[in-house]
Amino acid sequence: MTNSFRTLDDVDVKGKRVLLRVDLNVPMEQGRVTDTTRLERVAPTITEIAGKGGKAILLAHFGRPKGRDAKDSLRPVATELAKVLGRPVAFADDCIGDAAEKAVAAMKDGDILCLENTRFHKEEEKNDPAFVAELAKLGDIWVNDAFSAAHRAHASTEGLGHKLPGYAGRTMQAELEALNKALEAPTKPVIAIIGGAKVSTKIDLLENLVSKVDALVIGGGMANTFLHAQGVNVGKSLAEKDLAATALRILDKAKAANCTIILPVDATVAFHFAANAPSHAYGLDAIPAEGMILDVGPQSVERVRSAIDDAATLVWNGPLGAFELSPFDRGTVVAAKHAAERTKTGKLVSVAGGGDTVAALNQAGVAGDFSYVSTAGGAFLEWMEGKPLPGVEVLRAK
Ligand SMILES: Nc1ncnc2c1ncn2[C@@H]1O[C@H](COP(=O)(O)OP(=O)(O)OP(=O)(O)O)[C@@H](O)[C@H]1O
Ligand SMILES: O=C(O)[C@H](O)COP(=O)(O)O
Repeated sequence: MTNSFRTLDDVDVKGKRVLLRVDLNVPMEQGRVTDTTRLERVAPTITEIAGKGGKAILLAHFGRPKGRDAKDSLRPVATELAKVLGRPVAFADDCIGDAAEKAVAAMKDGDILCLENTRFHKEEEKNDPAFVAELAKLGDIWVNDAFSAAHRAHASTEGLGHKLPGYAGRTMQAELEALNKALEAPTKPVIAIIGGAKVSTKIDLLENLVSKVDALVIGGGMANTFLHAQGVNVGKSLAEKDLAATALRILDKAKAANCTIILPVDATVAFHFAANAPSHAYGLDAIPAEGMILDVGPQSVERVRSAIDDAATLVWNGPLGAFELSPFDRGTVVAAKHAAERTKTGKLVSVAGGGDTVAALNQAGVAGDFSYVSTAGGAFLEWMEGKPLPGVEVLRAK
């Protein structure tokens, strides 16, 4: 599959301005990067380009800002990236226009420059041709190393591939090779665990996923949305209530496809979204109206453990609870440790992906025990479904 790409082996980058799309969408708390996995994964491509005398011009998004918003600046991420790379990373306050052009013009061969968040321009997500042209002015070639954003047909993830000669970066290559190897012909039963907070952008994926897996464990904000759809009062929990009809349709599809759905049967509820907020386990018929479900409850954790015991292959995206806040990491950590143990004994092939999911596995101390950990969350799920990823398709040699 990957052989049809042009890669860094097919181009001499020396002296070239290389527009390098990376995924710097890392977990952050109070302006500090809390997990550097995505930075470590793109480091080899950046180092290779700079080492070969190319000018590495990094393009990336951060968060989902509506226009320019200081809290979504990539500047602190660029600072952290410089530490990971062990070399300077210059920064430009915009990804197009004067600021970007001047910063690029000042680069010497082997330099690294990070441009400000591409999503500060609404044209990025619209894949607007004039915006693509502005970006393209800054480079001679485009290298896409952002597998985890390859499901987005945005200007920097896809549009540039039509304007400049495009090449796959080393992480893009490695992710596709590893996922193909681990999941091309998965041993059954296959179980998926889907949690997290990005309900509206991921719920549609579940519709296809239920025909590919034997069991689907749903946790996190995704589970709250399903529970609400089933008539459970989820109080003030994170849930996208307008997606109730979609959730019910997915449950029907799952039944028709013989996929067992494992939803929480109890919940850990707090009244504040804060670490160590007082919390209790409640049955689903007794969630307080002012409460927030911040983790799956103890009985649900046991059900997840036994679902993992029944599986030969596990794919996982999205934490089961608000794992950044202790003790609401419990469900995620117990499930992660259990999956890691079974993987170590050779009984389970375990593949997990996603910015926060990887951070959660690191927090549980088991990322190294999984069969494969992808940087990608949504992109990984779409790849699982067999959907063409725009950021990958555009790289295929024409
Ligand atoms: N019950 C919950 N209430 C509030 N937030 C939750 C809950 N469960 C999970 N979360 C939050 O979900 C977030 C992670 O979700 P997300 O869908 O972004 O996963 P991800 O692994 O980062 O995938 P991707 O790479 O696609 O973003 C975490 O910040 C976590 O706190
Ligand atoms: O974190 C991710 O999964 C990618 O960076 C894509 O981010 P998005 O879901 O905001 O497009």
